[in-house]
Amino acid sequence: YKLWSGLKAVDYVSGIRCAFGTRSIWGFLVPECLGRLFYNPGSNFIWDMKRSDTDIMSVVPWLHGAPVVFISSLELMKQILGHSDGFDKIADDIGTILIGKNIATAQKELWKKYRRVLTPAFSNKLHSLVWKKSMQAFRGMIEAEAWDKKGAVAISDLSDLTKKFTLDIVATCALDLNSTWSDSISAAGAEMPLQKCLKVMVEDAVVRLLTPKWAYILPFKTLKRVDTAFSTIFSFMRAQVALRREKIISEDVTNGEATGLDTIFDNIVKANIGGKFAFDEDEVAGNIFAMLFAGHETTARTLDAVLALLGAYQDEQDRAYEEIIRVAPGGRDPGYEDFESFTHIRKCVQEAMRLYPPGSALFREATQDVQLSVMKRTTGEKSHNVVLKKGTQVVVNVLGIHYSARHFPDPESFKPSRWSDESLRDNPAIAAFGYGPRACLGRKFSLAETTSFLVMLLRDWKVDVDLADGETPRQWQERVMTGQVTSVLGFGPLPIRLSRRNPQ
Ligand code: HEM
Repeated sequence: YKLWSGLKAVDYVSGIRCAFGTRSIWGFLVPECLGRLFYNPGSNFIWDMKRSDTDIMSVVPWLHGAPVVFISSLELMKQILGHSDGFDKIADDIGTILIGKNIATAQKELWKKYRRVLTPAFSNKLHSLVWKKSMQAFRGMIEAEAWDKKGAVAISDLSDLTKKFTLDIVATCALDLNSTWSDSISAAGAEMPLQKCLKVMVEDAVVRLLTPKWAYILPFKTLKRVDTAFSTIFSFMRAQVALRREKIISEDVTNGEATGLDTIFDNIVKANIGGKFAFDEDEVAGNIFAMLFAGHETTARTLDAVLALLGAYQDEQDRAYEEIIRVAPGGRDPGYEDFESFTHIRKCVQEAMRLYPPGSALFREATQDVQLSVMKRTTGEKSHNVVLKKGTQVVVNVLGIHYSARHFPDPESFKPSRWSDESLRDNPAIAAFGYGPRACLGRKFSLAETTSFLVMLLRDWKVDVDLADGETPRQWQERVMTGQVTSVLGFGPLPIRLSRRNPQ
């Protein structure tokens, strides 16, 4: 019966029939292939099917999980992400269960409330602060890692560095936590540093979801680790909120516009104090965590991808270096006002995000029966209609769109030049920051942060990767940069080497 009703819900769109759905917790736990009958798409399904030549397919489970329709075309993406009446975020999303109600997973009116409170904080003032703090954090990193005393540095896994950096920036600029590279917000709690807590929260999310509360008294190391991570971080956040609430009340600065206090953290805490769009405790915690998660690993993964690609494609790196010297000559530190002038670097970032979009799958649910108009993959002309039943889940396969030869000729190649200056801004074919009303609120935040970091690094250091004998950059890319989908799309360990330009 489950299979039959699933097929009906997806309007019999062809695809995979299997035991577990792509978002089934059990599907994450069991191996990907246990014989033909127990084929399990697994968590890396979206990466593996990026070269698939269908615009629409379905995965319908017969044992556990929801039937899902996967779409991989720009036209279908616009119909789904741009259609706020027909589709919404998935009710009971795992993210809400883990961290509480928040802007990234909320539906309808609740989402509008969060957006009203948070959007004003994403201002030019914030983005220019991000630029400045990124430069400071970069310098702090050089000093703390003692790179200033070295001519060359070997990094075994780039993401260790970038995740620390982006967590520093989001914590400083979004949540007003003053941190430096060396202490790196380590004092989240006595038992576990903030960075480790976040890592455990992401990696052991399934354990948290499957473990009933009473089970945490059992003497298992994993349960202890998960419990410590969640309780440490929640009590740290509660303490920070209480401090800020006291400060706001004592200074009577509930009207941010009057005082100029309008940071993301302030806006959340002020909403907790009261007003038209009041937040309860759960909403405060959920929205703080949403910022930490949405704004940290995504940007780190983007930096990983750009730096590795520039290390492999030296000609593109040379162009980036020339641009830096041209825009900020004489070794002057570029300012936020120079941000838009780094067009080649921005093209490299955009192209890296096309090949490796951190948010590779965007999830929606039909809020009513909806008709989709499917196009022919090769020509873009209308082919047929599909009617999805209310409640059916849809995954916008961003990777599938980014690897479509119709939208991007020679899609596998790293070609920053494919982005003209105009298409850097508003080209909907790049869906790395989403599309429509739920598109990323932190787009400019992360672009300012990424550009600032890259400009500082590439100005002073040359990046290299170790190509094997006779290996081309493209072959290296395929060998080393294999996507791994966890909460976002990332990679296994990415080794790079840095050598100082003009050694002193
Ligand atoms: C390279 C870095 C980033 C990427 C690739 C990225 C990607 C995305 C995507 C694809 C969405 C839409 C999700 C959907 O439609 O289901 C999104 C939403 C969001 N992002 Fe980002 N993001 C990045 C950085 C950031 C940063 C730095 C912040 C904040 C500091 C942030 C805050 C948000 C928020 C709050 C939402 C939810 C918007 C809403 O539902 O109204 N993001 N992001």
